[in-house]
Amino acid sequence: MEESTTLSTWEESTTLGMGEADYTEYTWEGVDYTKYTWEESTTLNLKNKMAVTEVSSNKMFDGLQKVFSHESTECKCTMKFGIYLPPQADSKKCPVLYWLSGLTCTDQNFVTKAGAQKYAAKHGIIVVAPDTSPRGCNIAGEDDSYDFGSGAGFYVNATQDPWKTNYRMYAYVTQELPALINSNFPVDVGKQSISGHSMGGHGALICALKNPGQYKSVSAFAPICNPINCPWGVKAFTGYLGEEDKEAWKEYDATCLVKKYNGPPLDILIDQGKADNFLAPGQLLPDNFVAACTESKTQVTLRMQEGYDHSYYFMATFIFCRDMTTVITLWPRLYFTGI
Ligand SMILES: N[C@@H](CCC(=O)N[C@@H](CS)C(=O)NCC(=O)O)C(=O)O
Repeated sequence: MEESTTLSTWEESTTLGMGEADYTEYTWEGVDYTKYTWEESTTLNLKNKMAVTEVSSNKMFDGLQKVFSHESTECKCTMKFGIYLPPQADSKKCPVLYWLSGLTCTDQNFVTKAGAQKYAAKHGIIVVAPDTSPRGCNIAGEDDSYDFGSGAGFYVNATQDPWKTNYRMYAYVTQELPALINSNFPVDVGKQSISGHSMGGHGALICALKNPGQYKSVSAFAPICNPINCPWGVKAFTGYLGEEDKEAWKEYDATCLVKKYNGPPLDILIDQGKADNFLAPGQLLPDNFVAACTESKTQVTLRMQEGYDHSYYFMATFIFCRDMTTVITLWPRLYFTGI
């Protein structure tokens, strides 16, 4: 994609919620990344038993695309993640982008289809792509449908039987996985960002909104913006969180969460294909999210991309202009304004 095309799309985009927000200085109170240095990481790994097993390693754009497995304490099963280590990671700590994938995906979809490694190599970014659910837990019904159970963890901590023991993807992606990554790889711990697609876009938004200051930027492709009001979300939240407690549902709904967000200013970027076949049936509801952002004076840019659908062809087209630079500049506008 030529830069000029990207910039003309940018000009057509809608930027909302430009007002100044009050905020206080936030530090993330989860895992204290800063106490770990890269030099200490091998010792830390052994001491904390945060062991990882290399599944594959392929040289790519002078860096390495690797897959690891590990025993997850949150999900109580073996989990896999992909990690791209750019060539710069040989000699220095690098920023990290977490990518959350959508329904039916594994750790492989983004790695093999999005074309992100070329840009990650150029700009020295580590990219981590976890799986989308626990697997092989022998839960009755876990493999029965594409939008619930395996491949559809929805980035929540389930409270309902039989899911609550394993289906803790929210804790996994916000705490366990970053701690594991930071203790094993040369990550610049102050520079982590998050993005994702569809169910993973929902995941990225809620992770950022629920953990002020933890991520330097958040963006999404075709995110499920208001899961409590769409069929995919209602099905998942009923199963994982129970039918009764709708307040618990709101704690995992970006449109609800942004209304009470009170952290450092966020500059949320969403790309949505106009030809996405999940848009019209009301699975994604980006307008609801934008309205909530406007209400809460949170800056969001929704770019409606003419002719693009829900697929990785769409995401590969825009992966650089969004994700790869947000980690570098820590503020996506810098790129879009041409700096
Ligand atoms: N299988 C479902 C849709 C599944 C789907 O579109 N999944 C998206 C995320 S929501 C995806 O990324 N699929 C994997 C891929 O395209 O590689 C259907 O046909 O209704």
